[in-house]
Amino acid sequence: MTAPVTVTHAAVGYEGRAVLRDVSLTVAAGEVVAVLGANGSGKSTLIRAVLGLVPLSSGSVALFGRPARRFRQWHRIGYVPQRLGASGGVPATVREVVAAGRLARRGVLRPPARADRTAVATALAAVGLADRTGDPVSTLSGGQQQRVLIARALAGEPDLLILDEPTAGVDAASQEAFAGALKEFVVGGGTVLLVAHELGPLRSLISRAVVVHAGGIAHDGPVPEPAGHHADPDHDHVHPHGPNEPAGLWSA
Ligand SMILES: Nc1ncnc2c1ncn2[C@@H]1O[C@H](COP(=O)(O)OP(=O)(O)OP(=O)(O)O)[C@@H](O)[C@H]1O
Repeated sequence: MTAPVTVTHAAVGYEGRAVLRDVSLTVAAGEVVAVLGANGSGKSTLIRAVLGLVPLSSGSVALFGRPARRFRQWHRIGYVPQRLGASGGVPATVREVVAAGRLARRGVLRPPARADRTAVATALAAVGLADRTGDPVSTLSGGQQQRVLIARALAGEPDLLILDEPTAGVDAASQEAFAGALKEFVVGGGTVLLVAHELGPLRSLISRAVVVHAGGIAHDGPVPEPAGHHADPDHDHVHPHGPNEPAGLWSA
């Protein structure tokens, strides 16, 4: 089967400053790939480059076998950005936000309204928020809001989910709910590319870990064991990392 994501010798920078120098990465169908690395190493930049949200200065990206530039099947990809941010007083209900995840499908396939309603209900049940559908999103906790975003991505019935730190700062119940939803998605044949600092309950679902370091991929294989003080739950993940640090680079 065609790989959902193929990145070949990609370089990406901002304002002339290189962040990724030479990154190659393939995510095969059915894999759950975690992108790990220190703060500022370029994890988000890598997934933004995959989605075409930042331009490559060299190299290429292919999505489902098509050069990203010519890729049109965006309904096949669900993306959850790092944060919803302040809800800005928008009085949208949980159901409305999740229903927005159907828009790309509607444009392409025009499924009947009943299919939309079923997909929204299924996605909300998957993240454990079936009882909150009519509530304004602003009344939910940060972790629950993050779950709403994941449900929005799932409602589009994508083949590939791309998630940027889906569980950062999220309460334990939401992390468990998220892990359950992700497992269901993968069992159903989905592929996942996610950025994470802490894998927590996701750990057992990850089939491969990729560590971004110094503009390249420093590790591509099994999930590295947390090393030394990084394993300490109180480790705050904000200190800078030196270039000589061992590739327990699990760090951040
Ligand atoms: N839009 C932007 N313009 C300029 N510089 C940027 C931009 N976005 C990111 N950067 C810089 O690029 C580098 C990589 O950032 P990126 O967000 O990809 O790292 P990250 O590994 O995802 O970090 P974190 O773990 O903190 O989320 C950082 O030095 C960051 O300051």
